[in-house]
Amino acid sequence: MMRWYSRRFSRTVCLWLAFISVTLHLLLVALSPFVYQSSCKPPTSRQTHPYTLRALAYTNDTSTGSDSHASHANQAKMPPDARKVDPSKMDTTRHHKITKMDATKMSTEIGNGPSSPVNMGDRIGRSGSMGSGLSKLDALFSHPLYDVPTLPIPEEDWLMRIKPKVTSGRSTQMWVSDPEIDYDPAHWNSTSDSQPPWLRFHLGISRRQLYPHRDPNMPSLIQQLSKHRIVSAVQKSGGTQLKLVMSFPNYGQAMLKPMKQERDEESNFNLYYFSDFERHNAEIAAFHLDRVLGYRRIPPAVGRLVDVVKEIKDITTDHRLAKTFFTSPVGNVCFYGQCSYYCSTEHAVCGRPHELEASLAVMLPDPSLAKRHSWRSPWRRSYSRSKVAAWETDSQYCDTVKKTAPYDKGTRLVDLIDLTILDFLMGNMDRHHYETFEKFGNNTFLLHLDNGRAFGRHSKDEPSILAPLEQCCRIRRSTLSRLRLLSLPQYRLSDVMRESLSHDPLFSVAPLLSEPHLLALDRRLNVVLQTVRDCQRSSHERGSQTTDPVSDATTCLVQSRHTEMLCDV
Ligand SMILES: Nc1ncnc2c1ncn2[C@@H]1O[C@H](COP(=O)(O)OP(=O)(O)OP(=O)(O)O)[C@@H](O)[C@H]1O
Ligand SMILES: [Mn+2]
Repeated sequence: MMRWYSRRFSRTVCLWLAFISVTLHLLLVALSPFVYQSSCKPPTSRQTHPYTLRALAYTNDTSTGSDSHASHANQAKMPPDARKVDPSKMDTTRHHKITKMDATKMSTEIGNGPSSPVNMGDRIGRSGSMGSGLSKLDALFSHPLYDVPTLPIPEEDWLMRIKPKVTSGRSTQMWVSDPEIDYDPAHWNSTSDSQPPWLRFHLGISRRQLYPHRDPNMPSLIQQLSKHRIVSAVQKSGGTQLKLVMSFPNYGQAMLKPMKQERDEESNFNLYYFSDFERHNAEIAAFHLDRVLGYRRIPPAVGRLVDVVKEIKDITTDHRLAKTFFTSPVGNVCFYGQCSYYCSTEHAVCGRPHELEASLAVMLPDPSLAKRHSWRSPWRRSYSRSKVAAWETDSQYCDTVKKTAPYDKGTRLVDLIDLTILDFLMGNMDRHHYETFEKFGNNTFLLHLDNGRAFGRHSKDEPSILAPLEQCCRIRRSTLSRLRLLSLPQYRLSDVMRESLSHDPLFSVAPLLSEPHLLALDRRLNVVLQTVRDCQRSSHERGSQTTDPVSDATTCLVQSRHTEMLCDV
């Protein structure tokens, strides 16, 4: 009897154990997808989006006569559901800031380890992944130096802030536009597909960059700039040469610079940099170069054939502009506008007979929404035929700059060096100022606006543009890594630029940069890299006498008697 009981008891225990084991396994199987999913899922960013279409009203005033976008239509007319942007869509389209740790790790490996750009380049070349259909530009943009892991961007690092939803019972369902100006009625709802590309561009501006790498909004933004109907054209005030602000039916705006120089023409060598023409193709090529360098600090600019009669003369409300139109002796329609340089009959811009090549750059959010600070460059030229600037004669000039705010802290100095490198590559001597968004204080990227005087000469390099790099011997580690990558045959700068520019709508008319200009990019890139090597050599000579701070991977600060090399991210 006892044995029967104990056998029965042990069988019950075994059955229970088996049951528990099966249940646990089933539970594990059921839970595993969630476990794996959560570990593989990319970091999601915030759940709401900080923008209201109320802001839009101010941003896209149909201003006439000047660049003041001043206030627009009545906010109360905004539909209540149009005040918010679809958060899910926006979040997935946004790339996020790489952490300092990630970037340092990456740049450390790149500088010294097996994943240096050279090795990676070799790997891509050998493994044939570029041969398997990837173009050089695609391969470049897929490289880990460009396709960096991203993290959520904190709320305060977006340019546009969340505004509480206004609950006004008086709102109508539509923001009514002035019927005379021919704008589309604005009835965007909360899905981002219905948002115009220019608005999505504004919403994507962060403390770190103007737009994300592989921006999914870029094709539609470019399409808008190059194809959308132009409903208004007025002169833009500010600056010295003729520029127009063009408006689109969806309230987007762009800054137009007309063609003034043939592609194969070089700037007159007797002209000072401050009296050179602005070139439309320079604005476009600068946007491409800035993106190829991985900066993303120039507002997207595209080429367009503009009908000077239908798209400017017939629709302009700017009387100062309207009265400068005339027909040339060969029947071309020309105009010259009013400005301080080259706005005269002798320097008129002419259609052929109506068609004029121009660059259109998307407008940044109006300063009433996102104020900008303009900074005078410490390496500004004298803008005089007889004077030279202090930096041109003082080899210790950078020592003073380094001690002066805001160059004494953070990344401002290496940001300026990034800009210096861009300018040297494209031969732009006209960088008197740069701008930042005030909201982000000193800890933000520099806007690389106004590149019209770049790409004027291909036969001559201008070494003085590199003065900040040469005098300070500082460069961002990530910039240096990308420059090295672009010097490899697998990614050659001229090749990726040729390819990138071939996507511009004006490419069908003529390549945006002539071959000599593209080849000058490679030559100048070598000069930049040689300057860095010279800095490193002089630092090393100095460093070998004492300790070698290169091993400090976090800041990569190398000091020498006159120079120091900072390679941060
Ligand atoms: N995409 C843009 N969106 C909004 N504002 C812009 C944009 N590009 C330039 N600006 C503003 O317009 C001003 C004039 O433009 P830009 O500098 O290109 O003209 P410019 O005639 O070449 O000027 P300058 O004679 O001073 O060199 C700039 O200082 C900048 O503040
Ligand atoms: Mn200019």
